[in-house]
Amino acid sequence: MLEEDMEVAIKVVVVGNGAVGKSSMIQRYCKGIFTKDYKKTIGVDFLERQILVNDEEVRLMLWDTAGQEEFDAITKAYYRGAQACVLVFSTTDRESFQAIDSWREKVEAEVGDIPTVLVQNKIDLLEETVIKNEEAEALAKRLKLRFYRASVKEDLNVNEVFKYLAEKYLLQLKQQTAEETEVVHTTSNKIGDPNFPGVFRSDQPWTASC
Ligand SMILES: Nc1nc2c(ncn2[C@@H]2O[C@H](COP(=O)(O)OP(=O)(O)OP(=O)(O)O)[C@@H](O)[C@H]2O)c(=O)[nH]1
Repeated sequence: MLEEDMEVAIKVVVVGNGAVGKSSMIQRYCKGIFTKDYKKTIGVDFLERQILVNDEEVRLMLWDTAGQEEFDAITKAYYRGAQACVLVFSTTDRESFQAIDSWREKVEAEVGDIPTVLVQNKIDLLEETVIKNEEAEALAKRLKLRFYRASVKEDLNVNEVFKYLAEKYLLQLKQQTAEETEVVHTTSNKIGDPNFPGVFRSDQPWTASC
């Protein structure tokens, strides 16, 4: 299959405390809707959306994990294979802000350092805020993460969050592919070098014309 024909699919996990707006964010992004009712996520759910990033088709699979600790055992298994992560806290919930470090650690423990973004949701409720701007910015700086203030309700900055992650992931993928190609070139150059003994397998006959 040609490289241009291959579709890139990215598994994105959206994590954070209960009621910060994870399910709403995924619904807004994939279905374009917002509902006021709060329905606690049990376990895990996922929705997907295709987007174009630099003319390349990318399929984002957004995994909605439960924010309640009681579901920890189920959700951890779903972090496996994640290629990008959204860490969410709410403007009106200080505990959700304080829990960000621990969410990051949980994801990192399962999948290592993947493209991640920090999101402060519900900025339409800024008059009720319990988090200072400087505090949120300092957290993003400390964790070395891109930071977005968003309102899923008002559809502010939701697309930007996922576009950024897709771009970051694709960039990383290209760098990896370039590095791998470089390794192949370096190795084949060495085989052509008469001073380099090379490694020859008996099951692969090698002739001067190869
Ligand atoms: N004002 C406001 N409310 C929001 C926003 N985003 C979500 N909500 C509301 O916040 C509540 C919780 O949203 P959910 O999306 O269910 O939260 P969750 O993080 O998925 O919660 P868990 O399933 O328990 O993990 C719902 O009543 C939403 O309507 C927002 O940007 N602004």
